[in-house]
Amino acid sequence: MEEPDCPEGSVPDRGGERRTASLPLPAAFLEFLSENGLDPAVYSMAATIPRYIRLKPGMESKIAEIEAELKCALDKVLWLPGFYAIPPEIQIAGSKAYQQGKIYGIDAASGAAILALDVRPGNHVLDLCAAPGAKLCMLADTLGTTGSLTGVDVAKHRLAACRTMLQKYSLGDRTRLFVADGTLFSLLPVNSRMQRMEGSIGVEENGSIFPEWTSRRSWKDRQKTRKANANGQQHLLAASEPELIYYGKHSGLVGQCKSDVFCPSVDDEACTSGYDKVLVDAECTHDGSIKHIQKFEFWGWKSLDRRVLDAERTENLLQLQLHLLTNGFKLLKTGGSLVYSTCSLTVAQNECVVQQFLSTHPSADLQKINLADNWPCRSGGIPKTLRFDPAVSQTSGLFVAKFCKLPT
Ligand SMILES: C[S@@+](CC[C@H](N)C(=O)[O-])C[C@H]1O[C@@H](n2cnc3c(N)ncnc32)[C@H](O)[C@@H]1O
Repeated sequence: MEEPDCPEGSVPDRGGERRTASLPLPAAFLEFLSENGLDPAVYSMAATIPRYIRLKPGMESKIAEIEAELKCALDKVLWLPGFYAIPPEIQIAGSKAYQQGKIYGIDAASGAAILALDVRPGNHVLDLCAAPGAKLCMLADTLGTTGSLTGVDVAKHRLAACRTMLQKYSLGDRTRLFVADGTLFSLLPVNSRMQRMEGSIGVEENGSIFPEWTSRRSWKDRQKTRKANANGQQHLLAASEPELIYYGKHSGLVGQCKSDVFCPSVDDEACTSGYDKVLVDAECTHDGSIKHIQKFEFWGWKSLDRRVLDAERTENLLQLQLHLLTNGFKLLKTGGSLVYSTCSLTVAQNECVVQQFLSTHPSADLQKINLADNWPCRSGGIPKTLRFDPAVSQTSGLFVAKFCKLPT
């Protein structure tokens, strides 16, 4: 395999080839781009890269109506079913089509990452960094009326936004959402596990059984939240035990014993009863998301330093990405597929993470994404990996790698 030039900590400077972007990018960010060999000119494209929407399946007959409401043409993305490009200045959040759940705002590159996962009806799917949930919704739509979807995120308030989205688009039926650290999460898909535990369903002696979902919380839960709020910890990251904040009617939980559902997987159990498909859309510096970087004009460039560039955070981020990928792979069934993606354009957060992961996981087989032959992306630094470069793809920046789990 051709090896990418992986930095230890940072990538060599390309030598001051800085162009002025139309955004007043702060010196520290320009430095970050330079250290990672990235061209700041890409951030001047925010005004020309389209915004993308995805039509909820079955809404094709409403296109003319949606065009009239948004006052723009929906330009079909030929390489990505169900996706349409609209001018970047069009805001969809205030539209009825959006509020009524006929359209989603999701970048085309994100849509491609989901297609790469090749979700099939009946699959048990895990989204290990699910919030705020655009990809989760597309996964739920793709799954249809069989299988299950498990969404995990470490940030409770962000995962709560996923729950709102799922409910808005009526996609929560087969989904369960856990606030948990994705590097430690170890719960297997419930349907898959229960099939092997036939006879034990609903016969808990000391514990309790999941009733149908209700947003009303127990007294114990409310006490916990009250305590966290009092300590100013309402956005506290996940504790060691996963917290279930939503489950759908057909997620497989209703009628199951709580202790069975919260039973962590042991040894190689996931190889036979794990997830068929895993998405690790890892936390990253978001530098490839032009529209995200643009928002710092309003949030203040100072917070960019804190949220994106802090050296210690970046170093920890590389470890976090590797650990998320490693744990996602651990929870995958033999023969299953995993997609690792980030919206960073740096080599360190993409090819280097993939290379380090492959070097310690002989059962991980990096796969060619066949559909990508028609996509406006290029090969990443490691053959078979993909890079969406905003300048070429006219999408947000995204790195995508797909792995299959081989038998050991
Ligand atoms: C790039 S965003 C994911 C975007 C999401 N897939 C979507 O399409 O909307 C990364 C997410 O990872 C979450 N995250 C960060 N550290 C995590 C961890 N240790 N375990 C699980 N999630 C984590 C963040 O809270 C954030 O919501």
